Amino acid sequence: MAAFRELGLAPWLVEQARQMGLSRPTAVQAACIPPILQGRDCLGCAKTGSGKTAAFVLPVLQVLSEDPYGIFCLVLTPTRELAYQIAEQFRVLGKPLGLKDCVVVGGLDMVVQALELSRKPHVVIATPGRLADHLRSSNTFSLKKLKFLILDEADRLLEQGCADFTADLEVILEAVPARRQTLLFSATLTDTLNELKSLAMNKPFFWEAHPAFSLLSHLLTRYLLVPEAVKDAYLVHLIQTFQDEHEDWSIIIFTKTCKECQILNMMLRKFSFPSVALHSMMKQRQRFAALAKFKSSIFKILIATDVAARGLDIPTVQVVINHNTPGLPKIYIHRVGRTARAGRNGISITMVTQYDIHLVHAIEEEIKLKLQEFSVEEKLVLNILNHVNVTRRECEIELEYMDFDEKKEINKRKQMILEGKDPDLEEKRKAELAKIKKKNNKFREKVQQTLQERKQLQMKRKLQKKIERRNKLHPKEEK
Ligand SMILES: Nc1ncnc2c1ncn2[C@@H]1O[C@H](COP(=O)(O)OP(=O)(O)OP(=O)(O)O)[C@@H](O)[C@H]1O
Repeated sequence: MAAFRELGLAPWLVEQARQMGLSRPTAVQAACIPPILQGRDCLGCAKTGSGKTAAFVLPVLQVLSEDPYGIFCLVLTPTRELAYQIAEQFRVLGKPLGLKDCVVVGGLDMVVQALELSRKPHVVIATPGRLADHLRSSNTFSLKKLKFLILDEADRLLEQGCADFTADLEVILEAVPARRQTLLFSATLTDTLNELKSLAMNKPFFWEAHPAFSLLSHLLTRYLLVPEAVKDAYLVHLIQTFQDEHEDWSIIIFTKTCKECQILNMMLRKFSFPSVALHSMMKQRQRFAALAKFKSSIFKILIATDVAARGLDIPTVQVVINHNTPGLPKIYIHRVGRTARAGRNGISITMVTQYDIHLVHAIEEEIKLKLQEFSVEEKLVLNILNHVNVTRRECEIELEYMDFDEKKEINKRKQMILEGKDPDLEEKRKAELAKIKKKNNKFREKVQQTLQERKQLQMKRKLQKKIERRNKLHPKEEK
């Protein structure tokens, strides 16, 4: 394969890449960098962990270095964590340029973001919802001179699901110039290919990894047939075994819902496993903190919903456990792709109940591979079954107590964000107001009390005087 410099990249960029440990281009980089440098739109479909990010970051930086201005490049991505990860690559590779970037994602202060945007950063990395909010509400920045529009995890951005980006994308596409270079990347592009082709205008270069290599060759894909009621005992057993057999280990467990994610995290902690949760019901700061703790190996287990299924690059992850069988093969591909990245080994174990067999068949058909059964010593699982189920029930009850308030609070926060308010600031303001109100009430009560006392005293005096007067008039009667 050609070296980076043979792809047309400048020596300073080749050196930056080398310092980051990228000495030879991966297939997707070798294929896509030259046409991007030639000014062509590009659709790149390559397996998870194959280096798609650098395939667009490197050529963008090269073109930017020739005529640097802001805002030069916009990268859209479906999740907030992914936005920060992409920004990090721009920052590291673009250091010699003095690159200015700006991350625009939900859950964080809009005013700070607006200020940063007005300073014309070279690159903006954003989730569509928050960027569209900025475009709707302010005119302090312009995307009209944009040279590159990049959609990372492009199929996810364009598909219509529970988090539908269509309306936000429309706003964004209105704000960017028609004459631009559009780059679209994902590990699973084919489903929405036609839509994607209409986005890329100037004869897009299309590159897809050979289908036979569409799933990582050094990834072991296993399944575990388990009845629903004993899933958690199997999970605890799997983690315990892994912990006992490996010194250096890290696992991502994917769950179907935020609630399941929360319960499993509480349960695993009761078994003293070092786990953290990541799901969309958490506050953004907690999400970042959880991910940072997992990345730095302080916590070895990340329990996450599909918010972490795409793009996250944590090279140390050796195992992915699917606590539920993904309903779509595409989701399976992204989830298991969190391990075995950049040539490393990894294993994925998917828990399958009797009701999920058809889902496994769909996955096998898509990845052109039969999942192998993962063997477990069932006696050992039986030994812990009762303990695990009781612990889980305890956690469910605990969560029921916490849940209502938490949900209410989150919904309130979401609403505030939609209204362009900062929930943390609002909370502070509310606390201050409550304090002042309490003080005022106390003062008012005191005033009332004093007035009452005075009134009583006046009445007493009046009465006293009345008695004295009567006594003077009828001294005998008094006797
Ligand atoms: N040329 C290269 N040589 C060695 N490592 C590389 C090279 N290019 C990228 N990598 C490394 O491979 C890992 C995966 O890269 P990246 O996150 O870009 O994958 P991806 O294709 O975007 O995956 P996903 O589809 O999961 O988002 C990163 O840790 C990155 O540093």
